[in-house]
Amino acid sequence: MNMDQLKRQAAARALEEVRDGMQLGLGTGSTAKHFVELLGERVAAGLEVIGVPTSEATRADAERCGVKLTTLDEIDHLDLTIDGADEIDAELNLIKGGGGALLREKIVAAASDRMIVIADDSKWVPTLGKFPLPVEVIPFGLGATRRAIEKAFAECGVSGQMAVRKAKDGHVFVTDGGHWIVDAQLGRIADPPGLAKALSAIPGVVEHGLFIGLASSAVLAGGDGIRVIERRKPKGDQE
Ligand SMILES: O=C(CO)[C@H](O)[C@H](O)COP(=O)(O)O
Repeated sequence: MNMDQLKRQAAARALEEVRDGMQLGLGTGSTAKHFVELLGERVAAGLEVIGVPTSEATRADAERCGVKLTTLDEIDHLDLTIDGADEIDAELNLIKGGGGALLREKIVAAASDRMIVIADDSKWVPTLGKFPLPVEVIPFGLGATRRAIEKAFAECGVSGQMAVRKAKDGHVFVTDGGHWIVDAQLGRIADPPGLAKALSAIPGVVEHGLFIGLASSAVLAGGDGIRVIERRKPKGDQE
């Protein structure tokens, strides 16, 4: 089975958790896209749900698949968010943002009672950090923000090259919110909650790709089948 088939399997397993009437957060990326497509098939067969997309790309996919959409201004909470991840550790801390949608993804995950992360099992890691950590920044004052980020890294015992993300056409990648992303090659993040806190305190940082205490469970599809890992601590508990 290839990686794309594994992603679709994880998406299909998460779909089993969806019930009639649910308000859903819809993630971004190739795995989340499988989920939206499979959800669309269930909607065509009569399932009643409404979704909040985490990116303009997911909005377009959901519309194409016939999934009804709303916003977090129109509803007051989400029952369940299903989203992919770039790395997942045993505490269900995540690195997200490979697709550049981390800001909306975090807003949606935080507004959701539960978040299920879906992935092929290559995303399961002993320690976060091999995948470059995305940090979404305001373009104004980028030099100062980068220096503050470097200082936060040093205080948290990590270091590595930083690069402003480029789109395929070579221009700076601009997020749905109009911001830029700095990708940091840290290799190993020993204390993800500590680093998350330090980055959140920097004025020019809009958001970062460390998702701490947000995922309720992870559905990992691999050659040996599907594994579901449940979070041991309640949502939002970062200790
Ligand atoms: O965080 C994300 C987008 O911002 C994605 O969920 C993450 O990059 C995983 O993507 P894929 O499912 O394509 O591997």
